[in-house]
Amino acid sequence: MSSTPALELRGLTKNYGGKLPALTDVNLTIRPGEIFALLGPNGAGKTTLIGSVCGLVKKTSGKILVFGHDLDDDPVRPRYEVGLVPQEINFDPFFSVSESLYIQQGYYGQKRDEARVKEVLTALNLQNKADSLTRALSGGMKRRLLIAKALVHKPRLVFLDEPTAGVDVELRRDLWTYVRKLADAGTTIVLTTHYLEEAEELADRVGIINEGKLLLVEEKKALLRRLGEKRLIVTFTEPVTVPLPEAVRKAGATLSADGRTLTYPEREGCAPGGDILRTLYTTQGFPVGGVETRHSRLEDILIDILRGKPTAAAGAS
Ligand SMILES: Nc1ncnc2c1ncn2[C@@H]1O[C@H](COP(=O)(O)OP(=O)(O)OP(=O)(O)O)[C@@H](O)[C@H]1O
Repeated sequence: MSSTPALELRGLTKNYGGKLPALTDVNLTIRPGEIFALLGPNGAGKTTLIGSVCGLVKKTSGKILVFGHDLDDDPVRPRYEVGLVPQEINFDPFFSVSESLYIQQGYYGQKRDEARVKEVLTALNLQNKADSLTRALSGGMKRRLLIAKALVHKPRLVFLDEPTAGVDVELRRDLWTYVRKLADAGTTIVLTTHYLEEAEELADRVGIINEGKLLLVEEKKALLRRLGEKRLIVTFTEPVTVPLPEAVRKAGATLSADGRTLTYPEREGCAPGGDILRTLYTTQGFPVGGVETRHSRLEDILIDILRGKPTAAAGAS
């Protein structure tokens, strides 16, 4: 596989004219073949970033390179390599499913390719709907058609902007399987989602954006290892009324207000949870009833970062 980045953003800035720019000096390199999840709250700038690459938003300044081609030199051809599954469903209701895909092929400078349309419809389980009008599709089918439209011209870089918003659990799982298949076949995927389980499931790397600034870019596994926390939760059979043993308190454990639960965040370099438990078992007044460990998830990490908790960040790149 080529080592040319699928996408490079250098100092990308977009100002719609509001108080804050929608994007400020975003530098980001997307590797070919990876699944990259771009995460951030509403209004963070995700759709603006995607729109700038796809030609829907006119950037204010900075450079965008698609597979090494600068969009300032040629704003059209490099974009033939890009597919977009937009957030909002937008079909002409008077075309059939297959007609809408032929139109899409033409839009990307390709000849009508019936075999490809059939292939994409089959992959997305829409083969029986080829002649139906798009307005007659169910919500889930419309979502699948959006993906078919984005893929029919065989793009090498695909943006999925909230691809599973409003779809049921089963379809969501099907779409995840399909996205993984696409990535395995070499397609580069940039995904935005508010559904963090989706990013946790699919992404190789994660970028976190807020108020138009890219705060962090990191391998998902490394991020979960670095900032993820293992928490030991100890429940007591009756409320604890004595103070915590000093060693336990100093290690960072806290007792709930009702005295029934102790929480210990087990971070790297801190006392192992086993030591804390042993102390509790051997100290009077701590009737341990149950013990469980919980691992923090991408969701917890994102919330911490957005709240400005220090991350010793790997930095944005
Ligand atoms: N066409 C526009 N004109 C003016 N301001 C806009 C326009 N589109 C977006 N914005 C503003 O730019 C900022 C970034 O919006 P954007 O849609 O890129 O965020 P987002 O991260 O995709 O949000 P969401 O998760 O809600 O889709 C917001 O403050 C938004 O109000």
